[in-house]
Amino acid sequence: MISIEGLSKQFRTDNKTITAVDQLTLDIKEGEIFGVIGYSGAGKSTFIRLLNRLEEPSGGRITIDNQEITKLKANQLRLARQEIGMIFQHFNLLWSRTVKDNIIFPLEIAGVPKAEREKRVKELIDLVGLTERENAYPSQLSGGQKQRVGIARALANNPKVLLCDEATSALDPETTNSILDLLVSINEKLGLTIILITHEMHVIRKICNQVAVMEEGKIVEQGDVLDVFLHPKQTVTKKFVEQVMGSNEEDDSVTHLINTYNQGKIVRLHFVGETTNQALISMVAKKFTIDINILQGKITQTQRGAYGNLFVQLLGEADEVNAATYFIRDETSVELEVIRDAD
Ligand SMILES: Nc1ncnc2c1ncn2[C@@H]1O[C@H](COP(=O)(O)OP(=O)(O)OP(=O)(O)O)[C@@H](O)[C@H]1O
Repeated sequence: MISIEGLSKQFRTDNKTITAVDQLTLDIKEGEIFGVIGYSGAGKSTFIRLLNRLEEPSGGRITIDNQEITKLKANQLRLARQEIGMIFQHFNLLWSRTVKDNIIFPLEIAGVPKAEREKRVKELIDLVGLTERENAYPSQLSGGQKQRVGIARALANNPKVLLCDEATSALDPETTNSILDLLVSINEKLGLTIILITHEMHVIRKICNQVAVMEEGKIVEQGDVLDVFLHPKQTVTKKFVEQVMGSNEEDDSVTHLINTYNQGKIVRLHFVGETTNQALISMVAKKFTIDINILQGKITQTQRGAYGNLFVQLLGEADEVNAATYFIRDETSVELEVIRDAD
């Protein structure tokens, strides 16, 4: 759906040139929720604004749905932008217009006939969950509701792509989650390709399929979200994964577990996605005559299933404990590591 080749942007100030985006090359597939994460100043905002030429590239090529955006003249670009919706951190609503009139605005600009506009705006208001708020003004809405207006407005002309510029950074955690849920449901319902930029790994974990990590204008690591969580390579990526999972200072606590729980077998269960439907612990407890004591762990959910570690103590006859261990290791997708064998 989107192909980016050698994209660059330099800003010239009085005495120096800043390279905000540096020879960036990236492909994004149709229907994907693609996250770009990076610290402040990495070039994320500049990057996303280049995609619809709110910022003019200094070099490189952007193709969206077989149309070379970087070649378009002003009037062609205006039409192409109808296919590329965008939402913003601070919503960018028209404060003197009601919810309904904010959402209708891009339809007016696109010259959509009145009857059709009215029908479309109603659909959009329902889609984003703002029914009965259509006559409110932005100042009368909560942050989450304002972003819902932003989303409805961005979707008005049935775009193929939605760009999200730190769309949840101004919202509290609960509202952030409800807006992220809305983005996932829109992605699923409409098959829309979504690109979002963020500095929060939680956002990536919750909704993205693919992630790219940006540093100094470049993509330094990229891949399937679960793979990046499991095997972060760059220091910057490891720090982002720690934002969600905590740091990997397990050694001390493992020694502590071994000393505290001196009976049975202690194992680490490593959940690596696609296991959400396996009620592993209860299944093993039913299947074998053992007790399972959960000692410590952290499991989080990604779009591809559960990810994380759980330390458990297996208590019972040695044969049963061993059989349970082999079962988990050989018959399930959960990885098992023996931390301390039974005496
Ligand atoms: N209009 C501009 N003029 C000059 N320099 C700019 C301009 N816009 C961005 N920059 C510089 O480009 C670099 C990348 O900025 P950008 O805003 O894209 O980063 P970011 O990752 O989005 O960070 P943040 O989340 O803080 O906005 C920074 O060094 C910034 O100072």
